[in-house]
Amino acid sequence: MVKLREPIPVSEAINRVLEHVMPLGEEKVALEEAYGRILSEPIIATHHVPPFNRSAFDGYAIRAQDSTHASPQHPVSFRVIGEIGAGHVGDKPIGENEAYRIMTGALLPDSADAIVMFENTVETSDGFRLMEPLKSGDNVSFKGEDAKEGEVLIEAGTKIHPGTIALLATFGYAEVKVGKKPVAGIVATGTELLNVSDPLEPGKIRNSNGPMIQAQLDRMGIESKSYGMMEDDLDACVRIVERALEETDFLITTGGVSVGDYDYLPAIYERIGATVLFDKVMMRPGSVTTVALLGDKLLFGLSGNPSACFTGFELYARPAIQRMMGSTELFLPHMQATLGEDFTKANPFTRFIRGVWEMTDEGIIARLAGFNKSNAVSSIARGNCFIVLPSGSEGYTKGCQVDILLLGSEQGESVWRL
Ligand SMILES: Nc1nc2c(c(=O)[nH]1)N[C@H]1C(S)=C(S)[C@@H](COP(=O)(O)OP(=O)(O)OC[C@H]3O[C@@H](n4cnc5c(N)ncnc54)[C@H](O)[C@@H]3O)O[C@H]1N2
Ligand code: MOO
Ligand SMILES: [Mg+2]
Repeated sequence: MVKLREPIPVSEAINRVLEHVMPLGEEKVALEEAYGRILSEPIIATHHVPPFNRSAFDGYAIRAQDSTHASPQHPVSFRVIGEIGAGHVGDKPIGENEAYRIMTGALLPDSADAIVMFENTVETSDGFRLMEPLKSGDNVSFKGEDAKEGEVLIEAGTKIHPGTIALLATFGYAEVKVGKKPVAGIVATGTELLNVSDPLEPGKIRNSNGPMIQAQLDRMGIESKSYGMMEDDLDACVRIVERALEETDFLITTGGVSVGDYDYLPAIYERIGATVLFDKVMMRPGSVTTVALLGDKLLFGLSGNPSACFTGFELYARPAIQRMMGSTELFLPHMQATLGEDFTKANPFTRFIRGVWEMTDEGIIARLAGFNKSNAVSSIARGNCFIVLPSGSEGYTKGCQVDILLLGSEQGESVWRL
């Protein structure tokens, strides 16, 4: 007789996982290695940005007060006393109706307080004429206008992206303190599995979950070790799982978590003495997703069905990995969309449907990404989001407002629409 499993809500399952996850600590990496890592200290401005008043345009630095009476009828003449390229410093203060030629980014010379663009002047033998008045500060990029010394600009726990790299470089961080990254172990289970390069045989399929999980980890910047594919043989499976746990920080398996004769994961957890945190979740696909704990190492027992496997990773492994790395942003970003088609299947459990969202004239529309059963692989490839349909409904109709969880950032648009 199969033991009945007690399903728990998704939010509770996530909490049960996160209760057992701690950040792995911090390390220093070179700035060039920091992309994609999690900051473990805030970025605090060590100086004003910009660090000095500078010209925002190529033109002339003047005293605005000298231009007060300039007009097309009564242009005011200025005499140029020198030139300042970016990186250079003007050595004399400018006097009445004097100007420096100055380039974008160059330090403003003493007593200059405005820049006039070349285009707004008429050249003369010793300088230029100006046809309109300037105000003090015109076309100047002010010291500290972007960031003030001492300001906290980015909090610890934030993922480093190219903009963050620019900021770190601005403040001279040749090295950055970031969260340590875990190493993941991956094991695909199933006697039916073939390697990617094997020809198909009756009753067999290629292992798509293993490479998919590796890519899901890659997308998060996480290194993984693959322990290949295990035949459904309990002793052999136990040995591989024990070895993988010794060599990695957490383990992801796929397949073998349900109640079939060869679904050995429950027996493996028992043999190695792991505590099962849950083995049934009120979600579709992936209701049999199981997470267990041995010491401080998590074992994510993802379903063998590809859509369920993919979903289990994003819902449970992802936030745990984010926390291990010290991130404070554990979950997939979400937003609201209008359901673009009916989904009339009853919803005993919350559904995470592989969907495609796009911005249209009617707002954000989310449609199904195609064949949407738990065993689907095609819709994972086409989807760019999960459409979340909470349980307890007889289905959802086109036009409903739904939550969607956004996946990755690989997708783009084929046409510029703005
Ligand atoms: N009597 C019951 N049977 C099943 C239940 C249940 O509650 N009672 N749950 C069903 C649901 S829902 C799911 S989901 C699956 C979960 O199965 P397992 O996690 O035990 O996975 P397997 O049985 O090993 O495989 C399921 C399916 O996925 C294919 N698979 C497995 N590994 C891979 C891989 N690496 N790449 C691609 N495809 C893979 C496998 O061949 C099977 O077709 O159980 C239901 N049954
Ligand atoms: O766990 Mo299964 O994927 O619910 O369909
Ligand atoms: Mg099974």
